[in-house]
Amino acid sequence: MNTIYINQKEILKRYKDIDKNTHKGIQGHALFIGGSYGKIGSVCLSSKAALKTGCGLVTTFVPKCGYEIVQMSIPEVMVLTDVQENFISKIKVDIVPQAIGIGPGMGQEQSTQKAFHEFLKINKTPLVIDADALNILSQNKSWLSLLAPKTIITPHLKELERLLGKWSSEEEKFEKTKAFSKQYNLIVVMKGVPTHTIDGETIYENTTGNAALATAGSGDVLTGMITSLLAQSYEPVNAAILGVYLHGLTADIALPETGYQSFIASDIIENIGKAYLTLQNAQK
Ligand SMILES: NC(=O)C1=CN([C@@H]2O[C@H](COP(=O)(O)OP(=O)(O)OC[C@H]3O[C@@H](n4cnc5c(N)ncnc54)[C@H](O)[C@@H]3O)[C@@H](O)[C@H]2O)[C@@H](O)CC1
Ligand SMILES: Nc1ncnc2c1ncn2[C@@H]1O[C@H](COP(=O)(O)OP(=O)(O)O)[C@@H](O)[C@H]1O
Ligand SMILES: [Mg+2]
Repeated sequence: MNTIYINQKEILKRYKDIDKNTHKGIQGHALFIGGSYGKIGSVCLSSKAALKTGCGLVTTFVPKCGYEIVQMSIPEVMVLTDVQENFISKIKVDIVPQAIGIGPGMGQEQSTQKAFHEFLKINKTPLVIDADALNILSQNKSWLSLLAPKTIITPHLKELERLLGKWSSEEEKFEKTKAFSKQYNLIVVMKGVPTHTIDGETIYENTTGNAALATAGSGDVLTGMITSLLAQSYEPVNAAILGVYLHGLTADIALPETGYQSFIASDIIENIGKAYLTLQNAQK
């Protein structure tokens, strides 16, 4: 098996320092599409994580019920709303983002499924697909052929099983995922312990993170981080690898202060700065 272990040395080959003359207009604009009644928090976590990972602008598209929630919880984020109150029914945006993250908290209403299908037919922007958007794809596998090459998908093991069907050994899980990645030319972030990013025959095994990450919203934050890096012009595979590495590193940094149990998804976001500083100090 062609496995590359993603440690600090491998990350430093891929990490790019920020240009001191940059401005928010060229630092990348990320768009998030997701949320539904009772699950607006997920897309708030993705959006805030994206800003803290360094993209210049974030816009979030939510059903109407999410408008005040997003505006009040993250004033830095711009908000667009669907015509429906409680779920997404038609994805219409008048901005030009460099990357889109779709799925957290989105639900699987029939009209949300239709909206997602229409979106996939016309979308040309680099994409990260997570959570309910993956569940919708699992129910409509013919839509997978609409995905552009190197689209990133971020399933946890249950979501992966919904996409691929059951496996009977670890080896079969990897074989099926590699075949899937090759068939549709996708980058699969197979979230687990540890997380593996699969790009065709190549498997990147992450080396950061711990059980503190087993907490609600921790995947929503990862989607925000990877989408942010994609918006900042990282190649899709590097956005996935670096996002997963930094996400895990936040938990390693925070653990001595929070312990495993009290760490929550917002603590990942709080520690992204320290994770970046670790890389910058290692470069010196
Ligand atoms: N604050 C919020 O608004 C939150 C919203 N969320 C959203 O809630 C929706 C449902 O997401 P869920 O992931 O909870 O629902 P799923 O139904 O996809 O996953 C839950 C099921 O998968 C299993 N599972 C999860 N991770 C697994 C792993 N690594 N290995 C094996 N089995 C595993 C669980 O035991 C459970 O049976 C998504 O749209 C998600 O984005 C969650 O992210 C939690 C926080
Ligand atoms: N025991 C663990 N050790 C390391 N990482 C973990 C552990 N449990 C969960 N994670 C990580 O936390 C994230 C969970 O994602 P996900 O299940 O999508 O959460 P949610 O949908 O609640 O946001 C993944 O990145 C996964 O790799
Ligand atoms: Mg998730």
